[in-house]
Amino acid sequence: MNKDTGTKFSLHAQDGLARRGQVTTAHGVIDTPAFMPVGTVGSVKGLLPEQVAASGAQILLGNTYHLMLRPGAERVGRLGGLHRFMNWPGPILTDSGGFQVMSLSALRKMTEEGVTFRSHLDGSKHLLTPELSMEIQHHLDADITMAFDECTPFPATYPEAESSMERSMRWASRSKQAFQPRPGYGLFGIVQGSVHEDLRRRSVEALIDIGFDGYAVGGLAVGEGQETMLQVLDFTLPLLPAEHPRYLMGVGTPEDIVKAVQRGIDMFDCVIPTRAGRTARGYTPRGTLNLRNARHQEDSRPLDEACSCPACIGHSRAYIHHLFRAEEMLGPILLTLHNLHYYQSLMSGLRQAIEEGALDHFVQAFREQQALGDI
Ligand SMILES: Nc1nc2c(CCNCC3CCCC3)c3[nH]c(NCCc4ccccc4)nc3cc2c(=O)[nH]1
Ligand SMILES: [Zn+2]
Repeated sequence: MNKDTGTKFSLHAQDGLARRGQVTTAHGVIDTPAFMPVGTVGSVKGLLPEQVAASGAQILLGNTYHLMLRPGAERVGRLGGLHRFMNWPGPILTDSGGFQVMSLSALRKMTEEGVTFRSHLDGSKHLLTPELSMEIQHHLDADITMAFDECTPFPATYPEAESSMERSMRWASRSKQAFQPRPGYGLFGIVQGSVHEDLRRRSVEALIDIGFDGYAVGGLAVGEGQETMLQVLDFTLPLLPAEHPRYLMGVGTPEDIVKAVQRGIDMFDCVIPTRAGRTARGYTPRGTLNLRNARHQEDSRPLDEACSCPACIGHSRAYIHHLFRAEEMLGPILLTLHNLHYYQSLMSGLRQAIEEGALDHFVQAFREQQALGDI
């Protein structure tokens, strides 16, 4: 890989295994550790791009699977790419589609070539291969492209996990071959191997041999539980090159994120803050709230006294409770906005703590707050 193409990663500070850094892409810089809101089909549900930016997010996630089915990647490309299409000027990372095919589509069939499946929208037949996934992510103009992989289901027998990982590594090589290197545009590999240390090691070695701008840890947050996930991180992260970003896919709760940052993860994505916002679940430093619960109907306090988001500055728990009871659109909008602000303030606190060499204190205070529970 010649030096002037790809995304760049700079390390600014470390505290134990935790890292504070920056990823530089064609559409801007990402401060890490970073949380990336999910904008699956070209929108962070219910929010305007400027609202997402105001929450502190610098990078969004899009998705090959959804956008290839509707409106079609070539169409997005003809309309100027995903940044133009959704009016998001900052960096965009797109997942490669394999995970979503296996979790969303019907009648899918996996072969060495790739995955054939029927659209969950209209039943039309589609094929997704490493080469097609790279082409789609190129049309979308993603700053960070994910290699086409298979997320090994959990649980899996050792032979199943081994052959799945080996296929993903062959697909990683085909992804690299098909990816078009450009300055500011990166390709990330995805480590598989389920919960087995030797398979994870072989996967890391294969990816390093191919060479990527960043390394994602895949195949986790698939039902293995937090303890097992953290054990896999404990033996996988030390094998990854320190000079590239590490991205833990699909994670997670605030506690998951804190524990993974302590182990050396730089980037996260999860549907939790946005999905919870739509299901009346609010995140605060002292735990979560179910805003449909009648106990909020006379509570004039904001969701979180320390939060500066529009929901906390202008509204009460009673009002948000009312909006959900009345099925008003503004309910999910305000709560999604707040949850994203909370997640971004957690990331900002983690970045600052690592800079100050005070991560242990930050984690201690985080745990004490969570233990208080919400009054
Ligand atoms: N390529 C690839 N993607 C993975 C993903 C998708 C990450 N978000 C993609 C966005 C792009 C658009 C949509 C999402 C994962 N998500 C999860 N867990 C989510 C668990 C979860 C589910 C629901 C609620 C909360 C947590 N594990 C994942 C593993 C992999 C993986 O190995 N390979
Ligand atoms: Zn708020």
